[in-house]
Amino acid sequence: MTHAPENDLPGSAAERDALLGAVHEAATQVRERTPLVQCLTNEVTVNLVANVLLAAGASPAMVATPGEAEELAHVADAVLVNLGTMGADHRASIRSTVAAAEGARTPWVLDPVAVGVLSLRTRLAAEILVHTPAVVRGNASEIRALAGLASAGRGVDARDDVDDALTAALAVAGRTGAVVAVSGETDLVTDGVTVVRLTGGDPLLTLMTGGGCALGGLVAATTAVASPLVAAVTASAWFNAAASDAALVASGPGSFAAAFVDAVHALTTDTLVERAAAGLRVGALTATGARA
Ligand SMILES: Nc1ncnc2c1ncn2[C@@H]1O[C@H](COP(=O)(O)OP(=O)(O)O)[C@@H](O)[C@H]1O
Ligand SMILES: Cc1ncsc1CCOP(=O)(O)O
Ligand SMILES: [Mg+2]
Repeated sequence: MTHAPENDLPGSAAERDALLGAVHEAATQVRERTPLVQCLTNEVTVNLVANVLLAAGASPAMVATPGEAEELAHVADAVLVNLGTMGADHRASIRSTVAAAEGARTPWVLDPVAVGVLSLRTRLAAEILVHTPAVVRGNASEIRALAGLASAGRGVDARDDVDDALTAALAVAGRTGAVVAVSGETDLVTDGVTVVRLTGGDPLLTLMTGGGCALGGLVAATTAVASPLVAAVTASAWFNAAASDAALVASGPGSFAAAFVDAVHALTTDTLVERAAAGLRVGALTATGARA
């Protein structure tokens, strides 16, 4: 069954307003409650992920060593699991930490970097998905691969369109119970029924390594204070607004990365919601994907 975007039922204005109100509350709560976010992320982007979390108001802890990672999962407010680099220690920590997070009811987020391209991480992703992630956040190629659909992915970057990942996102949401967030020029977030699309941001985000990883970190931070759907939408809207602001002052990818962290920090919750409202569409799908 394919779900073309035109098969989304338009959500009501009240639903949209309620979601925007929840986004405002979620961003406020991230700043007020400083959630402790345990990150099992990759060796490439660890510093950016930590800096974006700090800039947003969260407290990152890059604790990924076997023997202590699972201990922190009981204390942390949320956990990020990123498959970007796959050393043996990282794999062992991921296994024990997602089980610990599930047992402790700590929400955890999976970023399935390059799943579908390499079999080791593809198998690990399938194995850990049974431990009830709150959100699965990836690009279109990764989400297609997670669902077992053909994917054009070759490395860590997407080579499929977000709209071509809607069927896959619904399948992964249905199988795991997680909210699925697909990033790209337009971001898509679904819990299997509601489908939210967000426009905005800037292509420079794709020239800064770790854009997706840091987005996963902010999704995780927000799951500590809001529902998984609201968390994914809030983080996406936060990224879109901050990227647009950073692009205004950046002269290229390097200065963009610094300006982006500054913009994540500078964005007020009121401005975040105003900007989200300009680029947010809420819809729902019928069981058949048909317009009612
Ligand atoms: N063409 C684009 N224009 C604007 N923003 C984009 C574009 N492509 C990706 N983004 C944004 O970049 C961030 C990272 O997404 P993406 O590049 O898809 O993840 P990944 O780095 O995991 O492949 C997201 O906030 C997404 O909205
Ligand atoms: C380049 C690279 N190689 C392995 S992980 C990684 C970072 C991927 O970051 P993102 O998915 O956020 O672009
Ligand atoms: Mg990625």
